[in-house]
Amino acid sequence: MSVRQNVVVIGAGAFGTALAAVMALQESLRVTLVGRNPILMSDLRDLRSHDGSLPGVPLPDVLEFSAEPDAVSEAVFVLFAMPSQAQADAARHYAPYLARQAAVVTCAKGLERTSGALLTEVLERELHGRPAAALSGPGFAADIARGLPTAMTIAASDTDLAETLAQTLSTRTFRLYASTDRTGVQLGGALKNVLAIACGIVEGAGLGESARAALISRGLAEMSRLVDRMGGRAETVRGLSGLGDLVLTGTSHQSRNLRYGIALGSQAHNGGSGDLVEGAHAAAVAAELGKKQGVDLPITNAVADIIAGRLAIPAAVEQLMTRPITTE
Ligand SMILES: NC(=O)C1=CN([C@@H]2O[C@H](COP(=O)(O)OP(=O)(O)OC[C@H]3O[C@@H](n4cnc5c(N)ncnc54)[C@H](OP(=O)(O)O)[C@@H]3O)[C@@H](O)[C@H]2O)C=CC1
Ligand SMILES: O=C(CO)COP(=O)(O)O
Repeated sequence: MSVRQNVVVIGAGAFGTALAAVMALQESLRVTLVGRNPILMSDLRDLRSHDGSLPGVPLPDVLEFSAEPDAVSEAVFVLFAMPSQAQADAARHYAPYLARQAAVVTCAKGLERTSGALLTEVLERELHGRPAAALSGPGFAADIARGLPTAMTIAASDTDLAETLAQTLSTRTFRLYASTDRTGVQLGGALKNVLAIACGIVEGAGLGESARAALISRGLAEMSRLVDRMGGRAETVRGLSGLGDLVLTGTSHQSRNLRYGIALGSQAHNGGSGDLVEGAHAAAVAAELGKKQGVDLPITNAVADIIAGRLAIPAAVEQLMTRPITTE
């Protein structure tokens, strides 16, 4: 029997559990889900389900669980699947246990609030320059964990590493495409959340499906401009991490960002559901980045202003519709 490669997924929320569950079914891999709550990890091991994050989805018998940080020490691939703002803390916590040759991957979609940094930059900063890859694209945790067909992009600056990650971590139901454009892939993931909130606002305020389609297209143009200015490739955001994810989360009520936007748009917002809404954090950071880089991001700016209570929705619509007429 060939030796299985060790994969550790850190972060026992919806996405981390889904990734670990689907990858565990790959015979060539030995997968451990590492969480910080020992009681939860022991329950997951005993019950083989995560009712808090993935209700009704059975977890494979071969999936291993641990609450011990040294469980990462034998891993060749380590996936960081906690929220964007927790990536730095997690990296610091697990750094002493990582094997020298381990490849690290951020699975979050966002930007660091305090610095505006991409999450690969955050991991590299906290892990003393160890090169980091990024996983992003359309895929709800529940779909991935149920074994429904899904495809995402995995980006590393080194072509060999990107291809190795895509080859190794893909499964029969979870297909990864390799990219070397970490900037494009990560900005696509972070900005689509902001634009999904905008789509939710459109839906909640009853502005119509035509407005949503316009927003998706102009939102994509906005992403392309920022990616281009930040040294990424504009065409990257026309792929899975960008257009693909924007179509998914800008239209599906499974999306927490969309639901948050609907609540804002229908003025039903009462301080939040407690769900993680990455776009609510990313909006202000991306707006700031746009200003700093001299890139026009009208939809992102409007979402940031609406969330901050500086702009009413009718005024935002007026502002977007009365911009100077230009070419597409
Ligand atoms: N859910 C989805 O469908 C998808 C999510 N993503 C992205 O994945 C990221 C995580 O989302 P999701 O899993 O849904 O979020 P959840 O809220 O479901 O889970 C977040 C998990 O992160 C853990 N966590 C928080 N801080 C730390 C830390 N410092 N160290 C270790 N673990 C920590 C939490 O642990 P605890 O319970 O102990 O607080 C929790 O288990 C987000 O950036 C999201 O955009 C990407 C694609 C799909
Ligand atoms: O990014 C996701 C699917 O690709 C999940 O979207 P939400 O965070 O909006 O639920």
